[in-house]
Amino acid sequence: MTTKQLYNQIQQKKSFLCVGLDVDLNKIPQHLLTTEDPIFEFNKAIIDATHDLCVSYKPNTAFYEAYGLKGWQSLEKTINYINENYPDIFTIADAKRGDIGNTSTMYAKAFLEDLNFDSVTVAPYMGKDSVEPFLAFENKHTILLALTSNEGAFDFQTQQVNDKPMYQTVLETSKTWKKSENLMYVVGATKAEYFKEIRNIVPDSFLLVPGVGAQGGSLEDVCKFGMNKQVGLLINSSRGIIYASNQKDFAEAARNEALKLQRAMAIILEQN
Ligand SMILES: O=c1ccn([C@@H]2O[C@H](COP(=O)(O)O)[C@@H](O)[C@H]2O)c(=O)[nH]1
Repeated sequence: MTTKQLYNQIQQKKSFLCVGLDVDLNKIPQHLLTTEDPIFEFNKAIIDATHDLCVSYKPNTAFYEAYGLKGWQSLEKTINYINENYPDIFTIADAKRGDIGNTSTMYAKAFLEDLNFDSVTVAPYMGKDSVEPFLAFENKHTILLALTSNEGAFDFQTQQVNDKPMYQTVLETSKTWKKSENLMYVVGATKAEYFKEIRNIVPDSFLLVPGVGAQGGSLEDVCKFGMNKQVGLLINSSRGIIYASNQKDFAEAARNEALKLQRAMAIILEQN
């Protein structure tokens, strides 16, 4: 998917919401546990209930890898279900990969070719040759961790290296890499005060913004400094949407939470 197609979808749906599919078997409704594939049944119901309110789905692969082969099969069924039924939706494999070049090529193939996600999250720590193999895939996107939503972001990412915070070096240096037009960046909603500076460095890039909802980030604060002419934001909420209820009404409850965010986004889009 191109970023233009993503922007068209944002305009049509008046939404830049990304729903996180982080499925924990201890948190999903009991009645699903007797089905053959509880993770997929849960995802399918959430997707069917929210697809018109969001522009993106983001399964975090940890929640699938934790269940071994069955978990990986549930991930595969989930991405196939989205691609077959809602092909306009931008899909993100939140896998946070990155390794020496030939290994990164295999990671990229797994997520962008075999599973056919539109994008994958990648850690920048190993540098250019660890990221460029992901960037080589046509019409696919590499979402580089820039400034993450967690407290540990202050351990390295904001530390001064050569007179500037390391996350700024990540943004600036990554722009010089081959096929850097396929880059997007992760910036946490809990770091709203940094968005102005980040937009000075990457004015046109899409930013994936986790941390609204369960982590307490503010949609309004992020949008104030983070939006660009093409909106340029994908705001993720996972637990705040998918675990709104653990009863039979879970999909309806998830829809209601997604609707609250979509309505707030529609107002912000009208004002900009
Ligand atoms: O900086 C980051 C990068 C990734 N994440 C991931 O996003 C979701 C957030 O889930 P919530 O339940 O809405 O808090 C989850 O998959 C994280 O691993 C992040 O939170 N921060």
